[in-house]
Amino acid sequence: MDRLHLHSVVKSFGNKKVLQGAALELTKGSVLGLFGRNGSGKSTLLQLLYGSLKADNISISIDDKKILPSEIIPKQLIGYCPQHSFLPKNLKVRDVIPLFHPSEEKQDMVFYDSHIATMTHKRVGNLSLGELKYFEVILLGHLPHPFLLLDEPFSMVEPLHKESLKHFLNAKQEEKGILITDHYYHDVLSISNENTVLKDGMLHKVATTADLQKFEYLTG
Ligand SMILES: Nc1ncnc2c1ncn2[C@@H]1O[C@H](COP(=O)(O)OP(=O)(O)OP(=O)(O)O)[C@@H](O)[C@H]1O
Repeated sequence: MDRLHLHSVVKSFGNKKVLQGAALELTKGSVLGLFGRNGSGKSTLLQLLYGSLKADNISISIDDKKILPSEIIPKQLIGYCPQHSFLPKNLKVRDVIPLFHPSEEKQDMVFYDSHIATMTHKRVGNLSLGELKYFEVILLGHLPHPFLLLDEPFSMVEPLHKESLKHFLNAKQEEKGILITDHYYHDVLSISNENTVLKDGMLHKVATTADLQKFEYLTG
């Protein structure tokens, strides 16, 4: 599965129109940076695409085959790392890994990641916010989904671990299409090869920081 096409995304909360026909393409081998101001609808868009939130209207196809949002999770088409933690707080890191990865080979890849190896004895609830985010991204990144959505993967992650995450995502893009949204825009731009900005409910392709200024995400 190489190419995901999302279009005609419409979503309102009450009278507030958040998405008004947004469209994007996510392709294997690429990292797509998604930008937009606070409240512009980025997290909403990811939840609609993942199928955990119901859209007013949405059209998804993978390799030109139409997909229903309700098929995304059961068919394991998309991995999604939400903004807020989703792991059970009372379990130790070493006990969470096998829940996500039945194969010993994959378990070892996560377990022996140099940063995760130092936290395997800790309970999830006792991890720092940066440790937790790092663990979640590596844990989900090793799953076999052909597409991966990351909502603020760099949030609270210290610079050394952030560089490791970027190397990891660069390597993973060979086998996946990866979408990243994060206000650490320098970090996103350093690994993305395509970028888009969400403004007034629509997505607009951007290439440079000047474009991000044009769409009023950055000041000029
Ligand atoms: N369940 C909900 N009920 C009502 N309004 C909601 C709900 N979820 C989101 N919204 C509203 O939709 C808008 C978009 O929210 P969203 O979280 O998608 O923005 P965002 O671009 O991810 O913002 P940020 O950069 O701050 O994370 C906001 O105005 C938010 O208040």
